[in-house]
Amino acid sequence: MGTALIYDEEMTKYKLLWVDPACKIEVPERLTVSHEALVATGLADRCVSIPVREATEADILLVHSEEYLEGVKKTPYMTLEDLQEFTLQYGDVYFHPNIYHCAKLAIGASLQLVDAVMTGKVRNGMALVRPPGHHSMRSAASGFCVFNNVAIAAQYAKRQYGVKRVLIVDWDIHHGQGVQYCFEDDPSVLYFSWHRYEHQKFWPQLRESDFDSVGKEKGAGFNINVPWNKVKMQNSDYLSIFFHVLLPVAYEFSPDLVLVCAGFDSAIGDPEGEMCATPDIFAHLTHLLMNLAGGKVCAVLEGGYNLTSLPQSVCQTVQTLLGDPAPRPANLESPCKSALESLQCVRSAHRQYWSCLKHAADLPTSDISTKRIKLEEEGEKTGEGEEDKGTDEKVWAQPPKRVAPSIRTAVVLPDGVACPDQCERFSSPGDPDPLVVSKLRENYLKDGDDGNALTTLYSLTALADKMDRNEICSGLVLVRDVSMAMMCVVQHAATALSNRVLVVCVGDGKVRSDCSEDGKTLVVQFSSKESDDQRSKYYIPVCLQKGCSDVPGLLHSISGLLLPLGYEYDPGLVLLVQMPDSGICDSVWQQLIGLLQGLARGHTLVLMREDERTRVGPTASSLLGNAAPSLGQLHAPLPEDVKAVESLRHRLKSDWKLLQTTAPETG
Ligand SMILES: NCCCNCCCCCS
Ligand SMILES: [Zn+2]
Repeated sequence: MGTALIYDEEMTKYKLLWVDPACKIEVPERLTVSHEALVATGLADRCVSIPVREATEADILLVHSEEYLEGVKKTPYMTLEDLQEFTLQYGDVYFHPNIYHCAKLAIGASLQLVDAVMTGKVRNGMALVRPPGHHSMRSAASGFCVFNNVAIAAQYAKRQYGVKRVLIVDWDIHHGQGVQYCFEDDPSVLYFSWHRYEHQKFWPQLRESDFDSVGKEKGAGFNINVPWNKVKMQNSDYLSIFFHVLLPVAYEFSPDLVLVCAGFDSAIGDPEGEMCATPDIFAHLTHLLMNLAGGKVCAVLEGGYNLTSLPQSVCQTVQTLLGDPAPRPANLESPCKSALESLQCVRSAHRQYWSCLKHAADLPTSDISTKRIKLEEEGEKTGEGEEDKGTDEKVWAQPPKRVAPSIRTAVVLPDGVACPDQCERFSSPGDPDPLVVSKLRENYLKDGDDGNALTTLYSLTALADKMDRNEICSGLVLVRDVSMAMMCVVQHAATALSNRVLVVCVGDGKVRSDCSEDGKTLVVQFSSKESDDQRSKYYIPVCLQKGCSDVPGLLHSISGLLLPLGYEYDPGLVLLVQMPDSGICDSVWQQLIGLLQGLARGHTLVLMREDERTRVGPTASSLLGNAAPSLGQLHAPLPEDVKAVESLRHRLKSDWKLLQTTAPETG
């Protein structure tokens, strides 16, 4: 299934008609440069183009009041003075004779996207709209927003399609207070937002944007605010929040639909955000959401005011929705102290609502909430002034080209096993290289002349070479001896390949130690066996009480341990090994494959024992980029497993910075 793109140039036909420094950044060019970039890169042509429609009054009244709607309905007939008068009652927003029409199209675009995804016409999609929506409230416009596009889309999905649980991810750099107010007592909508806050100094300067606003009454726990109290946040700060807050909670919530308030003022160069995250980070943020809700992800444009990073970020998002591998998450640094403080505060505030956060640490001693300025005490509104920011123009590298290899998934299967649709059977090219053959024979083949095993091993190394050269994206190989084949690839990678290899081992089984000393290989093994082995920072055994059959435990350790490790290690190849009798169920196996494809430009090489024939189909489906089926609502991971992950993170965080979930102790 494809990716929808919804855009109509009519939404460029309104603009600021008077002088207002607070609103001058919200210009029609935001939409034109974004759409033009999608066309110029060829991405628009790869999408399913779906027309906008005009929202009905019933759609608007799903969220807004009659009196507010009545007021806005009059604006097309207002004089310039009346428009300015009407605007004065709201903050940081402007009206225009055509903005009501465009606001109805922005809602309509969002609803068309929900229709296309919920009816299965497409898998996911993006709506390029203006005016944005996430600041608008039931009876008020705010922050360039007239109607709350995404809030209306959520209510519409529930009413029209009986959707039970909606996850709204708001990665815009401003707090979508309008969305928070709309759903704060509603447990069927989980609203997640990070936003520039600076201890309430940054617009909209609301006390309720802080981490301790967790939702009300039945909605307690279903509102997650992550305040950024400093600017210049980087990719690693954003990813840490996904790994240690959003993903674990999202998997526990198990949404039927994911809506993204896709604002790109959180990207480098934006005058509002003043952050340093690069546009390619949105490829990863999008990818990490794409295995939720069976892949039903609807991204709706919110903010984004730098006309260079905005189109780049939009293209990164759409290219990932289309299924292209993400660029490598190169040289991630440690999250900064302020980000770790916020991370610790959010996890602490939500500890009582989410079992995956049960063992989260207490609030930091230097509790940042005491730094929250008391507006009335200090009497001044020290929000950032309207004067132009220092013109320290930011520069950043063009996002790397993301070329999808001509062959997406190659397979090496025993003769009796059919090649799955859209996969290509792979066999070693030409005659085996005698040198490699002798090495394989002496190292791996016990019983001398096992021709079959030799051919398979040779194909395996040849396949790894093709992936290394980006000629093939991913691979699946069935072998007789999984451990031996794993060692073979690791040895081959260590010598022949130019890249680090992340080995993910699912299930019990001996992994020889010599494969992870030099840093060329990082091995993470999930098993039921306690391993006191602390041999090196490059071998990480994760023990689960009930082994890999325990869905919540395995998922918790994937998002809280494996992903941070994998992103920090940034391998060129991921070797995913399913040991015999691992007990892992297909749906978690598919989630694991899906999530790991965010690494190594999607170069995931899967090894399974040759009798696992029933798993070939589901494995191939995930390697091809199809979304994993939803896991359904998860019960709590075992407390021992949650504690084990916490203690592993604590032990390893000096070596692996993305494992940190708390601010370093001051003192
Ligand atoms: N320096 C301009 C102040 C603008 N404040 C409102 C921002 C609304 C963003 C919507 S994503
Ligand atoms: Zn914004």
